[in-house]
Amino acid sequence: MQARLLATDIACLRGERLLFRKLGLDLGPGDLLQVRGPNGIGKSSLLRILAGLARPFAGTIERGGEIGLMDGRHALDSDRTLGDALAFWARLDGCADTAKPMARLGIDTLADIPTAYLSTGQKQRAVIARLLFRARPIWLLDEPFAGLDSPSQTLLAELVAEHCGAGGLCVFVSHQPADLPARTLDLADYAA
Ligand SMILES: Nc1ncnc2c1ncn2[C@@H]1O[C@H](COP(=O)(O)OP(=O)(O)OP(=O)(O)O)[C@@H](O)[C@H]1O
Repeated sequence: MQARLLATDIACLRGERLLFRKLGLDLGPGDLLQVRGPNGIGKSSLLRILAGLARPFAGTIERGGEIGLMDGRHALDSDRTLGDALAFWARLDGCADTAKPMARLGIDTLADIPTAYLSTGQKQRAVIARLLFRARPIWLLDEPFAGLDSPSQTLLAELVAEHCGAGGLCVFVSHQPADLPARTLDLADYAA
């Protein structure tokens, strides 16, 4: 996996407000970056810009590799069972076998449960399982540890370490310290 994410002189405007400016990133295979900063500083906005879902007010982004985005929107069809909802994603992702990722996340026993009945942490684990459906070099994770119990947090940290060990890169937003050897970017340093 050859991951690359290059952001140059990024500025972010939300509504009428310039949130941050002159932000640069140069990440490659194995790089792991935690984005921190107070509520409302623009962390989620930065991830959406890096993902290509929002346009920067200024600056450029170059991406080498497909993006795996986890942004708190579960997008699990509430009319389906978890197994069916994940099978739908698997078809989109070209993943032939969902059993292994589901077992890794401990959600294989929940396949027959309607997604509407799942707990917050169970839904979160389903979203993480989807990250494993397809090798996507660039992981962008917004508060990925939120709502997870302690063993699931440990597992997620392992998955991120494996991803980076395999040549992927990961940018994650988290208020809490993560048990990962991540560099830190404090968005307050770029506040406009
Ligand atoms: N589409 C939008 N239009 C206008 N303003 C927006 C939009 N989306 C976000 N904002 C504003 O931009 C600011 C930054 O929001 P963002 O969600 O990026 O912050 P954050 O650092 O991730 O916050 P938190 O720690 O609370 O999750 C907030 O003031 C928010 O209200």
